[in-house]
Amino acid sequence: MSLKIAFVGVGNMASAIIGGLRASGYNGESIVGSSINIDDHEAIEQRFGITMYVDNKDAVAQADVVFLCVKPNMLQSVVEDFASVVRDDQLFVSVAAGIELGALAEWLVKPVAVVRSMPNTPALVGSGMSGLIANDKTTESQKEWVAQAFDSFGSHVWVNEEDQMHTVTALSGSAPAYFFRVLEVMIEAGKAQGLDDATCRKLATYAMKGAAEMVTQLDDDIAQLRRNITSPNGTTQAALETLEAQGIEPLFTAAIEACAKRSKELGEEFANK
Ligand SMILES: NC(=O)C1=CN([C@@H]2O[C@H](COP(=O)(O)OP(=O)(O)OC[C@H]3O[C@@H](n4cnc5c(N)ncnc54)[C@H](OP(=O)(O)O)[C@@H]3O)[C@@H](O)[C@H]2O)C=CC1
Ligand SMILES: O=C(O)[C@@H]1CCC=N1
Repeated sequence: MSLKIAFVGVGNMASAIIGGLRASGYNGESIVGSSINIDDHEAIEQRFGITMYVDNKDAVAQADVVFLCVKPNMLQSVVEDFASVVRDDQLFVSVAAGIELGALAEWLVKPVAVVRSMPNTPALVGSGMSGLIANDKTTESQKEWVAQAFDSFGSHVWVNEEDQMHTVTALSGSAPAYFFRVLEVMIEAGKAQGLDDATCRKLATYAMKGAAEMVTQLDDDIAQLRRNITSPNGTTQAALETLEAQGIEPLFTAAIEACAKRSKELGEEFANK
């Protein structure tokens, strides 16, 4: 029998996970969701074939596994509100940026299994990547379930130290947004040179997808893959020299540091608040 899964908060990230689970064969009848905005419920139910509730307690009470998918600043009040229906045998999986296992365990009151995750929205198309860390109440079989659930919409890595989740967020959770921004800029630059939007979108997107697939499918050194494209005094060299001169390395390093720092701040704001 498949486990019943509840999603508390069904926005962008929960939708990506539910979409990924459904596409990989999870039955809509085994998934429920809850969110305060009833206006969205019909659309969500039709999109995913799941049942939505207004009261989080109604979703949580019937679940074996509860995904916590509200914004970090709402999580404490949301969890404390449904804490009365939490059972010892439930597994909670948080996707909230920055929120630590210790804070979650305290808000849930009962000594339950909790996994903190940092997924990303490519889950929606089966290309998600997630960082995971579990508390000491989580059994090996619960960890295995979580790993295979996250693999159903992509892949996962376990980290050993909770602090490493900040880096996971910087390199993975938030990172699709950096690449969307790079694509937006490339497309605009292509349009400025006279190609239409659709053509620019196709060219730039396939370049990004192809580069990522080369790295994931081949075991080659990334710098070597770059050198393979870079003819001496050729077109690629001209572009790369410009990127270096304009500071691509300090730019991306600073962005990744800012992301990890913000993740850490969120954790500190909500730790045992
Ligand atoms: N988006 C991303 O790429 C990623 C997000 N995350 C994490 O996922 C979590 C959700 O982010 P995201 O999906 O982007 O945010 P969204 O705002 O898209 O989703 C949050 C959802 O929670 C609902 N909600 C608000 N209050 C309540 C409540 N009291 N009870 C139940 N549901 C409620 C919101 O409803 P309404 O819209 O009506 O207010 C909304 O549907 C965050 O903690 C974030 O850190 C993690 C990795 C990546
Ligand atoms: O921006 C955020 O806070 C969330 C967490 C990772 C991606 N989006």
